[in-house]
Amino acid sequence: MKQTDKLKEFSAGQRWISDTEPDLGLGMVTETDHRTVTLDFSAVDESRRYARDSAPLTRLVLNVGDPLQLGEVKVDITGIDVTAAGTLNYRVRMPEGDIKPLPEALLPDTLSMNRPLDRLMSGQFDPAHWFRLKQQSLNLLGQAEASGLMGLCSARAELIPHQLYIADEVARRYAPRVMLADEVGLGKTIEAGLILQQQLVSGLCQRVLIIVPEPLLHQWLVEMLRRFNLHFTVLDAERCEALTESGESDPFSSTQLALCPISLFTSKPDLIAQAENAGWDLTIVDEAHHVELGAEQDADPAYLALSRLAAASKGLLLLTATPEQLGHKNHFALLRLLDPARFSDYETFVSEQKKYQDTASKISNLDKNSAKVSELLDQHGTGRILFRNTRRGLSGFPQRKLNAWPLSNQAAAGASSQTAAGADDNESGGLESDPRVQWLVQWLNENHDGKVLLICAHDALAIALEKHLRLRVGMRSSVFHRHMSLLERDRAAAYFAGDSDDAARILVCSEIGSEGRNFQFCRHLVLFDLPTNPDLLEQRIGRLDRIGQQHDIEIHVPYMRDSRQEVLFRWYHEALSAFEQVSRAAFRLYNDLRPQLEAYLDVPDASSDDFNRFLADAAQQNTALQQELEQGRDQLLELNSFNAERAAELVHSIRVFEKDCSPEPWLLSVLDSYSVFYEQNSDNSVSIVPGEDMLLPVFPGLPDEGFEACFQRSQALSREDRVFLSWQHPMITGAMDLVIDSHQGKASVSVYIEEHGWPAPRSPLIAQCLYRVKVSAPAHLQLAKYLPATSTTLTVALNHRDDAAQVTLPADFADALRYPNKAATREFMQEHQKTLQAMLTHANLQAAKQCQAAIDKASQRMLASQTAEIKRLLALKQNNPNIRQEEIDYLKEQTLALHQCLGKAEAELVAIHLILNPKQE
Ligand SMILES: Nc1ncnc2c1ncn2[C@@H]1O[C@H](COP(=O)(O)OP(=O)(O)OP(=O)(O)O)[C@@H](O)[C@H]1O
Repeated sequence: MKQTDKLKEFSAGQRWISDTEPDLGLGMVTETDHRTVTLDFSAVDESRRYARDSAPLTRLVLNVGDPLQLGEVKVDITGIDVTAAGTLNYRVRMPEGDIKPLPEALLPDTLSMNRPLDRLMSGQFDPAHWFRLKQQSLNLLGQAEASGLMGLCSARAELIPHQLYIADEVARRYAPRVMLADEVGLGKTIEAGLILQQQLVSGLCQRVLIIVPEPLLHQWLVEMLRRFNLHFTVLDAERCEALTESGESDPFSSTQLALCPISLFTSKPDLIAQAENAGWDLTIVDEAHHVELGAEQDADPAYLALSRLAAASKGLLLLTATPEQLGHKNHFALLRLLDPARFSDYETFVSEQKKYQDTASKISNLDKNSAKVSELLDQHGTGRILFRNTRRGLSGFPQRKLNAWPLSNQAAAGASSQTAAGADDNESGGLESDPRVQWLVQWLNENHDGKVLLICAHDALAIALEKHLRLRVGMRSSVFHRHMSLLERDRAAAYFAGDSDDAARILVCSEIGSEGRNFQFCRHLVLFDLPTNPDLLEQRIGRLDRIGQQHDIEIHVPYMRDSRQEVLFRWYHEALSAFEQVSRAAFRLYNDLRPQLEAYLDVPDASSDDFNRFLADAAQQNTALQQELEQGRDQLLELNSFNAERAAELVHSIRVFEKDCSPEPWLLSVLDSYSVFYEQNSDNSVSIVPGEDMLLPVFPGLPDEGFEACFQRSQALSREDRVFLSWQHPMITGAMDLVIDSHQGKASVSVYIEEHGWPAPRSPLIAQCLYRVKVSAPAHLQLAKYLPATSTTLTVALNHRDDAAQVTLPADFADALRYPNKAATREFMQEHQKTLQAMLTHANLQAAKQCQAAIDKASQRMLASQTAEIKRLLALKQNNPNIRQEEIDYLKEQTLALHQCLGKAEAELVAIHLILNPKQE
């Protein structure tokens, strides 16, 4: 008798049931503070801590008259008192007739109330459609769980093979610790979200911390919600202060899903210890390359904070498109965050890296899909922990076109270099005479198609330039720089993104202000100046060259002849070929040739023979280095990061799953059953609003004002205003729990009213019994992988020898059934109680056999798969130090625990539908 109203006044000793993990059994509140509540689930020896406001818990309140099994003894509840502490004291009648108090804390941890037969015999039965709804729900859930795809298929995102491959590969690991280093704009955020959702669904993680550069807080918050339906709580300095002021000593315990700027830990180092103790299952760090070792080893406060948090979290995902942006040593430092024991010594790491070539050449002679290749990849250096997809390895990306704009207004050259170098110069006067500005204004006036993103290095220049364009030239423009608040940045981005005539045509950005931002709706990029670090150039181009870019990208580089800018332009263009493609050797060459390049930058003479020779040499080295990387490290990385065949299989499985296992028809019948109002629109969308006579005060996942929703991924992507009812949407998961657990449909009765070919001539009764395999297992064991929701319906009647036997009902049998008169039905059942008992005993036996067969199969599958994985890891560990002992230990413990849980699994009667045929008497 779970109450549907969520009474959230927790106090110690109360009994609650987890809505998301009902298999935990009955929980008891052991601790509360004003933000969190902790419960013990003694049946499975687990405890859980929840944020009070969002705890997915339902209070168990039994009713007077309910029978209750206490060990061997059966008692009845005769009264309920509420104590001052907010707990319940039941009064129960013992078999001998005396009344005894029973505090709710003493209720059995495995209490299962509302047994179908009890309800049937006490006249609490429903029409048959409730039984069918339970049947359908369990079937569909079984099918969905068996697919193992519920976490991967639920995002509002295109099914992009390289993302799905990585997500699938990483998400099944226990406490994965990996670096996602796809090239800029290939969707690392989506990959991280897919991994996270899959781990949440499979129970491998619950508490998650995301750490991002401050300007990306909002973008992450929105992406997690919009794409994955995950509600993160932003914990920035302001919010933490507010929590502290309101008496909260530990801000991190107030939420299961926290999103923080990295600056929180550098500006308030005392929060690091609290975050360390918060028990994160997974920590995600975006733009991880920003941490720096600095001149002093380990001197950067951000790095120090991350090292501590990384060590305290079970899983860790580091996201960076340019892992080597701050040098090879920094790359090593990031790897050390993932596994400090494995990456303890830089020199050893460097010498190991040299072995890439060997492994790569061994692999190049083998079939890419062979087991041997997987083995070699598994064994090689950073194989299991570093994933990097490149545009080269994938297809379908737009071209990048370079438009060079050499400018030679000698008179203005001084002004321009002064502006570019003296970035603090806000004077529009300097800008007006800058030939690049003159070129820009003219170009904007002559080319009206599409939006323009302009990036320059410094904030002051960005501000002055935008002001100039807006005030002097009358251009609709917007600006983006480091000193703007998050809200201002989001407003600026929205003004630029708008497609009305009033929207900004050009957005002027400073370097760091735009990192990680999505501007793929724009195709023109003006590089007003050029950075010296090639990874920064790639970050800039990556704002537009992202998934979702529909056009070829036009890169415009205005530069003054014989200026520093020309030197840089030609270096990127002629030596590195870095504008029109991603240059994988760029950073290495930049490192190697930096002193010479800087000398040319100091005294720019782009036409000198010396400089031209330097470029030609560098170009040769670039080609050689690219080739070397392609045959060595990058080839291994790419092979490890993507397997086209496996990815295609995944995409195919998801498409088949979406077609065969759509929750749409099922959800619509649930909405009908609970009188939730909905209307199907001609474009396959559906409008859902709470109905006036809804059976529940609140329907799961449905806001008071209702919403427009769709079930198809394609529509969800084109209509962001519509809710995507995917398998992980709270309406789907909530409705599933509701139907399966609710008392409605546990007992249903129909009466047979027509001559319809009654299938059991001698029996006045037919019982449809719905069973499922019941097993209590903590979520992190991922039992569903081996034993998804398993149910079976047995339909029994008495045969001519008065033995119970299974019968088959004709497909349209439901048409011959009606809901009976209650009083007459009770009487009828009293008379036929013995018949019913005989039929149930038969059904129970059959169900036990069928369920046991399913359990045995699951055990075999589990043992075979777990031992194979343990063996694989043990063998790998011989050669590959990336295999952590704790992964192997976890697998062993998991296998034992799974074995024990499966040993206790049994058939449970979930619901019964009785069909009466008085004419048969
Ligand atoms: N599967 C997908 N379906 C739809 N859009 C996607 C998908 N993957 C990525 N995108 C979009 O492509 C853009 C780039 O994705 P994302 O921001 O995750 O890339 P990234 O690799 O993290 O980029 P950066 O290196 O700049 O941080 C985003 O606008 C994102 O919403």
